[in-house]
Amino acid sequence: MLVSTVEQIRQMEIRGAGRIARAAAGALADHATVVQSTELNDFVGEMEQAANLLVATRPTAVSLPNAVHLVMAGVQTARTLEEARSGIIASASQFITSSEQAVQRIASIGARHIRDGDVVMTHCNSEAALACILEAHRQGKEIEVYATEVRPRNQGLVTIRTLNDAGIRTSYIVDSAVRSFINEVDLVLVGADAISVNGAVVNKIGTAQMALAAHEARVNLVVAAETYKFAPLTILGNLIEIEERPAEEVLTASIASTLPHVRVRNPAFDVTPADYVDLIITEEGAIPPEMAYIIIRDHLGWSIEQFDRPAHGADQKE
Ligand SMILES: O=C(COP(=O)(O)O)[C@H](O)[C@H](O)COP(=O)(O)O
Repeated sequence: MLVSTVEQIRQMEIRGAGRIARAAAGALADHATVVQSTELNDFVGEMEQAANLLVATRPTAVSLPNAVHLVMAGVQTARTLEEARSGIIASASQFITSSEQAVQRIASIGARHIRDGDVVMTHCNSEAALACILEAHRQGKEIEVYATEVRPRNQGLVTIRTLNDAGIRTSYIVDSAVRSFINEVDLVLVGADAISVNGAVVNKIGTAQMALAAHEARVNLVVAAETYKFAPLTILGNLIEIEERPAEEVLTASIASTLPHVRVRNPAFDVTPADYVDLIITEEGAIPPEMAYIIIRDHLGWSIEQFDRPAHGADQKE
């Protein structure tokens, strides 16, 4: 299960920050049950190796290291192998349950920000953002959605299937049509892979230009994100790594081989500055992006005091 989960996350068969986090927690619990070690130290070493393997699968979604950190938290202080094993299994199950509950809570808070008659634009395939839309629809609000294609991996197809199955009227548009349709939209609602201490939101490539178009058209941009999408190490000035994916996702190798002077760039995510974010809906409530530090301190348990070096340059620049 560990190896297959690692491979599925790498190949994007498991994707989306929340699902990646839950899959990693599940894989750690499963690994804890199958590891053969008889000594506590060996067990801890094996589990740490598994944790590192999972964290290395995709670099941007901070939900992944946050979930692994939470699941592994008790392992260093466990006095026996059995205590370490059962601690990991219990923490993983707790994380998975609370993550599912967080999405439900976000849905009910997020639905309040969608009015009857609203046209909502979304990008990529976010479980948290879609949960808000589905909940508003379930409450009987007449809503319509614009969903983007999301080149090059076309996650928009997953989104439109979900919306269609729910019976929500949806327009499917190419990514470059966002500005053309933004004036027909009342609200932009997206998910997040990571949120930095200064409230900048990292999400699927194209989110930042959607935010720019929304800002220009005076359309609110709302982000739906569980608290474990906030990035604690940005307190120290660490930047969130933007994953750059293989060129073949954009241009087939046979075409690329005829274009020796062309280089393909394929970043999977981009950074939307806090200035373009109106609200972040977490399971703890809807907050302005400026409150990101409070979430990191109060809900993830990381604070600046625990580091000996002062933070410097904590901005996530574009
Ligand atoms: O950018 C993506 C997915 O990127 P990819 O397809 O490359 O993983 C999603 O918007 C966020 O992960 C939030 O999703 P969720 O709300 O489901 O966590």
